[in-house]
This record gives sequence, C-alpha cells and structure tokens, in this order.
Amino acid sequence: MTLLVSRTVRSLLRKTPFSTTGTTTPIGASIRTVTTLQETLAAQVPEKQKKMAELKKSYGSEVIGQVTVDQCIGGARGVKCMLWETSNLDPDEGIRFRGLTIPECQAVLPTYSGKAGDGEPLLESLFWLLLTSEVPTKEQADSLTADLHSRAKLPSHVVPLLNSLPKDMHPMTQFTIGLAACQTESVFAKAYQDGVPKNLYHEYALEDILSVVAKLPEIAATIYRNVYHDGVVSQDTSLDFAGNFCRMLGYNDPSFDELMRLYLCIHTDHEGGNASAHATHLVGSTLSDPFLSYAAGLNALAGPLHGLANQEVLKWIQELKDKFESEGKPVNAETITEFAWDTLNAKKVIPGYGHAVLRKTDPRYTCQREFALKHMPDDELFKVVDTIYEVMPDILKEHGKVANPYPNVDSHSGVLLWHYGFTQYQYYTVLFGVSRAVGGLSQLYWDRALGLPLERPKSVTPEWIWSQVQK
Ligand SMILES: CC(=O)SCCNC(=O)CCNC(=O)[C@H](O)C(C)(C)COP(=O)(O)OP(=O)(O)OC[C@H]1O[C@@H](n2cnc3c(N)ncnc32)[C@H](O)[C@@H]1OP(=O)(O)O
Ligand SMILES: O=C([O-])CC(=O)C(=O)O
Repeated sequence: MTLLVSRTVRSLLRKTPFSTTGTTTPIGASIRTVTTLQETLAAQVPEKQKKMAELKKSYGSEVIGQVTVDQCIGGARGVKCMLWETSNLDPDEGIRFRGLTIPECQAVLPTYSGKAGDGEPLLESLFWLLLTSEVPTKEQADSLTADLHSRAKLPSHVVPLLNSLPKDMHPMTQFTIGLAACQTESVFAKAYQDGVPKNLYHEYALEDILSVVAKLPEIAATIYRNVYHDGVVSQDTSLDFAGNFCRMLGYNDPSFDELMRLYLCIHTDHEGGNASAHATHLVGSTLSDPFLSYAAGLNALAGPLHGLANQEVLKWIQELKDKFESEGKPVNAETITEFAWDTLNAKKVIPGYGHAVLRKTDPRYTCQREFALKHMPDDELFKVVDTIYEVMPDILKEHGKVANPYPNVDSHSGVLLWHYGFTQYQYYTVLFGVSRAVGGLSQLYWDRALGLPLERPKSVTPEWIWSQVQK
C-alpha cells in the first residue's frame, strides 16, 4: 500500500491528459491517501493489452460459434460476436457484474454507512468494480464520489436549452438532447482533432466517461423539475451520487436514497448485447466520443421493448386498476388474468415479462421484491405486482409464444418509486438511463484501452440466404 500511495502521488504530478495549460495540477480532490481509479486502471491496461494480443495471436482463428438462418433473421439471439468485459448474463442465473451476482455485490461492496452489507451498495462502488474488476475500499468509493461531484457542473448553454424544451416532449428525448449538448466538453473529441496517438485514446475516453456519468444527474433532475415541478434543482454534495441525485430530484428521505442506490446499481449493466449497451459500443467504435456514444445508448433505451418497458408496466397497472375500479370489481388474480388475456388477444405484449436471454425470474426483479418486502410489505401496488407474478407465468405459458414467461427488471421498478410518491411514470426510463451509463461506459473505456476496432458485421441479402440453403 505504501508503495502504491507514493506511486499515486508521483503519478499525480505528471501532466494530466486534459490539461490545456501544461501545469502539474493533480487530477482530483481527496486522492492522495488512496490509490485512485485512474491509477488502478493505468496499472491494469498493459497486462490486459498483452493478454488480448496473445489471445488474438494464438487463438484468433478458433471457432466459437455458428450462425443459423433463424439467428440471422431473428435479431442475432445467442450469436457470440461481441467482447464484453464488465458483466455476463446467464439465462438461468441472471447477471454477474465482474463475476459477482447481485447478492454477492450487496454483501461485499461499500455502502453509504461504510460497512459492506449494511444497506445497498454505493453506485460508485459498483462503477469502480465494473471498471477495474476490483472491489473498492470505502475510501476509494468516496474518492470517486468526490471526483464525480467535481465534474457535475453542466456547460452554461445546457440548462437554458433544457428549459426551452416543450414540457410535453418525452423526458427521454429531452435527456438525449441534454447529453448530446454537453458534448462541447468532450476532451476525447478534442484530443482526436489534435492528433493524439491511438494508444492514448483510453485516457481521454476515461475523462469523458467520468464527466458523462457525473453530469447525467443534473440533466435528469432539470428535466424532472421542469416537467413536473418548479424547475429548481437543489444539491447536497456531502452525500453520495445517489443521495445527491435524490435531493436534486426533490426527495429527502433516507429510505428513498437506499432505493435509489439499489436502483442505480442493478440497472448499470446487462452484458453487451442489450440494445442500449450495444448501441453505445457500436457508436463508440466509430471513435465518436463517450457523450455521443451514450446519447445513442439512451435512444435505444427509450424503446418500449427495452428500457421504456418500466413506464409501460406502470401504465398497464394503472389501466388495469382504472378498468376494474370503474366496474366496481377488485384487482385480484381473476381480474388480472382477464386483463392479461385482453392484452394478449389485442396482440400487445405484457410489459415487464419475457426476455431475450433470461429464462428464469430476473434476479433484479427478485432483489427489488426483497426491498419491497422489507420497506413496504403492505403497499397496495406492491401487492398487485406480487399477484401479477403469481398468475402471469402460467398465462404466458398457456399463450404458448414466449420463450421466457417470467418477469424482468422493469416489472418491479416502477411500484417501488410509486410508493415514495414518485408517480410520474413517463419519466422512469430516465432513471434507468442515469444508471446504464455506468455499465455501457465502463466497457467503452476498455474498448478504447484494448484498441477494439470499428464494429461492422456482415449483412446478407435474402437471396444470398436462399442460395446457401438450396445448395
Ligand atoms: C431492461 C429490458 O430491456 S428487459 C425487457 C423489457 N421489455 C419488456 O418487458 C417488453 C415485453 N417483453 C417483450 O416484448 C419480449 O419478451 C422481449 C422484447 C423482452 C424479448 O423478445 P424476444 O427475445 O423476441 O422474446 P421471445 O423469443 O420470447 O418472443 C417470441 C414471441 O413471444 C412474444 N412475446 C415475448 N414476450 C412477450 C410478452 N411479454 N407479452 C406478449 N408476447 C410476448 C414476442 O413478441 C414474440 O412474438 P412473435 O413471434 O409474434 O414475434
Ligand atoms: O439484456 C437485455 O437484453 C435487456 C435487459 O434486461 C437490460 O438491458 O437490462
């Protein structure tokens, strides 16, 4: 540790990649006593680059899969064609972040109180884990909190731009506009224009990645306060990222802070193939900077088959309640079953159910259910969600089409927010978007550090497929 600390101090005295003055300003605050994120990563990069070169040189021509016509036409399900460092998704077990399941993360990652297991992990802890594959100390997580707070200020043109947007523009549209407008701050884009060599791209990418994650809460909170409240965003930077974000949104309840920590952690990453992560990775592979790359990710997240499903779930539940309450009927297993069949017979999807990879209940659903059992066991909407869970898998099995009849993350997140008075469900996907940046952009760092190339798979025409299958 002593050795590492002195190396940290030495490295702080080098010229930072984004310094325009050539001075020896240290990179952040409170980092002299801990090994910083930047240093941890800098120490890992050469070894990872070496391993990657070795993998390519020794095994580059090994076959790891094949592609069927179904997969080619059917959205590339199961095709192994993307490298993803930060997490892996097992169809039965669900997500592992750098090898750790959600309960394992909850057991080992630093929390707000400082004690692992005492409350939900800090988003900063998970960000550190995803980037470095190491569990940080509380001091390291705190140093990242300080670094993110120090980068949070938006460029002066962004809040006026957000204020000028129509209040009925969807919050996700406003969110991508706000983020794209922050791209004026990209040090990666500037470095590229200045001709920086490619072996240094990842250093500039990291600067942008931290800045994007840091700036998202204020963009998100400005939209929320503008659309639903008075437009005023307050802050409390003595808190962690999630706690401060709750204050910015206008919530001041330690239990809601804990929910936000859980929410932000579990939505970060879901391996690489999901649409928002994939879009970020794809756009980043053109050497578009992290601001623009993640704006692409947000646009993917805004689709109802992906992140927007969380708003659709709440809408579905409200419509269900309205229908049966107006008919003087209770919301129970029987009426939910009736409403589900109405939805399916109208050829619409049941939002929050099914998954492209998972084949069991999403562990992100399970941990949210556990949060509800602990914090709001008697909540009316939680009971509705629980009853939906009792009946829906059998309905979907009987329907006979879905590969996975079980709930995904979006099925539960909304009712937890609703319990705390956060009822503006059109906004819910923005919260998802604040979180997904952490996973998608952690990978983007490694994309640049490992020198991954432009992504450009081969497309084929239907005629070509016919010619192949009829050979
Ligand atoms: C964070 C996330 O992105 S999690 C996913 C959030 N999205 C949702 O909850 C929306 C509802 N779910 C769905 O639409 C799907 O399950 C998806 C998009 C998540 C996965 O899609 P796929 O991998 O194609 O699912 P699957 O192989 O099971 O689809 C087979 C058929 O079942 C249908 N199906 C799948 N899930 C559902 C559902 N929840 N309700 C009704 N039908 C469904 C599909 O539309 C498809 O129908 P088709 O043959 O007429 O085209
Ligand atoms: O993995 C997927 O395809 C969708 C999903 O659950 C996520 O992105 O969180």
